[in-house]
Amino acid sequence: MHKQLALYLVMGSVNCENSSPEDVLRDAIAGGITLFQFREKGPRALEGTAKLELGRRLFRICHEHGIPFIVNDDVELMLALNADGLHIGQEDGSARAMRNRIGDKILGISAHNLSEARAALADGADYLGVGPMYETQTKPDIREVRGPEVIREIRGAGIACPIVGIGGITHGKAAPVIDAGADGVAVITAITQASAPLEAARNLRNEVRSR
Ligand SMILES: Nc1nc(C(F)(F)F)ncc1COP(=O)(O)OP(=O)(O)O
Ligand SMILES: [Mg+2]
Repeated sequence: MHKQLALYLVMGSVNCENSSPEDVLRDAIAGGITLFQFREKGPRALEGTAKLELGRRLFRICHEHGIPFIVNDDVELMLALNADGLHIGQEDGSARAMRNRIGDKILGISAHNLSEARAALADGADYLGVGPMYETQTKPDIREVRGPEVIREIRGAGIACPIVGIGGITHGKAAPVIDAGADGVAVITAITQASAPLEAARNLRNEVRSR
C-alpha cells in the first residue's frame, strides 16, 4: 500500500472542464499516477445511472493499466462496481460499519490530526488521507490548514501506516509532504486543471521520487 500511494489522482466530472474525465485519466495514467479515486461530488456532480456509468468507464480504464480504483464516500457505488476500495471522511458514517460492508477491500480514511489518525487505524484503515496540506479551492468545507507538520506529528507518535497527503498540492509543494513522512501525495486540480495533465502527473511523480 505504501508504494501505491506515491501519486494518487482524485477526480470527478466536475473537476474536468478542459477535456473529458476519460481523457484526463488516460493522460494521468500515462504520466505515472499510481492510484485513482472517483470523487463525484459538488454542485453539478452526476447522480444515479450517469454517475454509475461514468464510474464504470473510469474503472475500466484503470484496470486496463493495472491502477487500483477507489470510490469516495459512496459504498453502494463501490459495491456495485466491485471497485478496489472506498475512501471515507470523518463525517461519512461509521468506519467500522463500512469495513464490515467492504470486506478486505482497501479502506482509506481521512485524518486531520493525531487522534483522528489513531481512531482511523483502530477502525481498520489501510491508509490515511491527511490534510489539508495547503489552502485549496476544491473542497469548500476543509478543516484548518495545518500543513505537512501534521504528518510529521503522526510519524513522530510512532505511526508507520501508509499515509498520503492531500490539499492544495501542486508541483514544487509535494516534496515537503514527502519529507514530513508521507508515502505520497493526492491531487485534484494540479492534474485535472493542467493544460497538459500527462506532463503535470509526470512532474509530480518525479518530485515524489526525488525525495
Ligand atoms: N476524498 C479524500 N481523499 C483523500 C486521499 F486519500 F485521496 F488523499 N484524503 C482525504 C479526502 C477527503 O475526504 P472527506 O473528508 O470525506 O471529504 P470529501 O468526501 O469531500 O472528499
Ligand atoms: Mg467524504
